[in-house]
Amino acid sequence: MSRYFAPASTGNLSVGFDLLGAAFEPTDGQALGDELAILGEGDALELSVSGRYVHQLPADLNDNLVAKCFYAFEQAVGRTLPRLRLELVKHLPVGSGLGSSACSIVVALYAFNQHFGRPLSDQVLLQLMAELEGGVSGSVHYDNVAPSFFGGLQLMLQDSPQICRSLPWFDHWRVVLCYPGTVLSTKAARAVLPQQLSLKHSIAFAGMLSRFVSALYSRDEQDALAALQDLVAEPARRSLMPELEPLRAALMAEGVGHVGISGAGPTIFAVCRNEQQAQFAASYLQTQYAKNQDAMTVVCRLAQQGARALQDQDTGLSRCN
Ligand SMILES: Nc1ncnc2c1ncn2[C@@H]1O[C@H](COP(=O)(O)OP(=O)(O)O)[C@@H](O)[C@H]1O
Ligand SMILES: N[C@@H](CCOP(=O)(O)O)C(=O)O
Repeated sequence: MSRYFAPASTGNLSVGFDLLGAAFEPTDGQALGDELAILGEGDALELSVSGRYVHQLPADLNDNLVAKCFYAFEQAVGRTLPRLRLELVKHLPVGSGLGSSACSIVVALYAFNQHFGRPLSDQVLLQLMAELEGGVSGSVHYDNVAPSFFGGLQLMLQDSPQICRSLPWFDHWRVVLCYPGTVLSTKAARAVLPQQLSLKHSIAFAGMLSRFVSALYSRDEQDALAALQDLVAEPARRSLMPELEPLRAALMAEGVGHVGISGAGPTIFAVCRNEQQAQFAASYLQTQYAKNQDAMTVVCRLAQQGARALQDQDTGLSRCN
């Protein structure tokens, strides 16, 4: 048996709609991402599912993205492959803004490619991941699959064969992710987006993203935090997340560096300057934003590693509460 893991991701990171995404891991060592085990080969594709958020997955296993990934992978490889016996451990909530669909897609395609002797290059694999993600969300975007696959903070490179590149980060930053327990489909959250931006607006978007990237390279933390402004998606999505503004105001009044929508929501992310601030933000969000038993609040750091094989000793990956 071989086991694989891919981390959760936050698309957009406020300032880079569809162009920026980061992989995160809890500082306490819990697993925030999906696991896939390849139990062996067989005559038919078999998939069993478990994990905290298994109840949010489609009832029909044929509708599970992992099964869809297998057939898409086979088609991309261009030959009939032996069927696999698979087990998905669903640690990530679905429709959460934590790149849940991307995470299952990434771990599955990464695992299949490893199992079958790496017939696809990383670039081809990444494109396939983005196509499958596009099938779920309604349009192809790389800002979840790229960080979940490669780890780190990834900037998408327009029209470049490299597709994406890692950016620097502030290692002392802690990012609190608070998922309230309610579902917001990415497709629905994309349906409210503006179809066009004015010239002035386009320049402001490009300018703010450039300012953020430049601040990262210049190691200018203040300017990087100031540049974390969503000029594209948040104005349109605000009505879907009325709690965002008051939560942001309260946390930023206490010195938190930034508060924004993780991906398409409803998860909120808070960028904190240190562990103490992160603990405060986590307990505030957990009391003010968590709505039911599915809710989850975690203090994270950037996950430098993306998709990977798990070793036997990695059984310590436990679920997030
Ligand atoms: N393994 C899987 N993980 C996540 N979603 C899945 C999976 N298999 C199928 N789905 C379906 O894909 C869709 C994912 O919705 P989406 O809003 O894109 O989630 P997210 O924003 O969390 O990625 C849902 O309709 C869900 O039922
Ligand atoms: N750029 C996308 C990101 C969607 O992330 P998800 O985790 O909500 O799937 C968007 O903002 O639509």
